[in-house]
Amino acid sequence: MQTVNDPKIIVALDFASEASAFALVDRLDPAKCRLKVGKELFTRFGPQLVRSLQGRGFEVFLDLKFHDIPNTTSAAVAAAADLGVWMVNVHALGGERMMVACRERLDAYGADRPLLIAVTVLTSMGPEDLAGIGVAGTPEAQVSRLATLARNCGLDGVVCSAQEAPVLKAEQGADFVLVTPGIRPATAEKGDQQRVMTPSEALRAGSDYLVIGRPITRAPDPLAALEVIASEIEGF
Ligand SMILES: O=c1ccn([C@@H]2O[C@H](COP(=O)(O)O)[C@@H](O)[C@H]2O)c(=O)[nH]1
Repeated sequence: MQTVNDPKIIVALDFASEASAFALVDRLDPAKCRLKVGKELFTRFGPQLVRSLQGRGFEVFLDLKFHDIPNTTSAAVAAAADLGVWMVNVHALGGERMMVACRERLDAYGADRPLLIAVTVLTSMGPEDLAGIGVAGTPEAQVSRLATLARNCGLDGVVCSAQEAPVLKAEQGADFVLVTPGIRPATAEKGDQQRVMTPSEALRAGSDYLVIGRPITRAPDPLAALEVIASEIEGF
């Protein structure tokens, strides 16, 4: 759940080795950022890696984007809760029964349960990608539809791009948490991301948390890159 000290930056630890991950982590301050463990790191190093990060004082967003039948997915989010993560996510495309099953399973954990959020439309996808999977309309319309579904299922928020944040805050309310990857400082490469915004634009648009990977982790000096981003958003 949210703590009094509520850092806005979530560093995406997309690394192939524990040594590379900890070379960065051991220079970071848990008061200034949270950490995201995704599919690559978790598949290689598992729950023990998450425990090591927590042992260093970091809150962890377990970004495994569960997408399966209700029984399987709700058991997976319960496993994440047992691991003591701060936030866990599922795909909104898993549908209403799946999301309700996950939320109900986490309700049993009381106030200490992880935040449960739903992935709407991946930030790497544009209109043509949606058309390619048979979804008509704009990413914004699809994000909006899935966010409404997630909120009606009692989820805490969604993963979306910061471009959709103004509409979602207006439609879903200020307390619905918006977690936004696709964050790119003005000079950074977009890479495979399509729906991007700079850190300060994203917070101004209504993002609650900025997920930032390569602009930090692949920078020549990751700590310096993080400091530049932190000073860009100071005061938000
Ligand atoms: O829609 C989504 C959902 C998750 N991600 C994840 O965020 C980071 C972004 O990393 P960058 O290097 O800053 O692009 C990455 O771990 C993704 O798996 C996302 O990008 N978009």
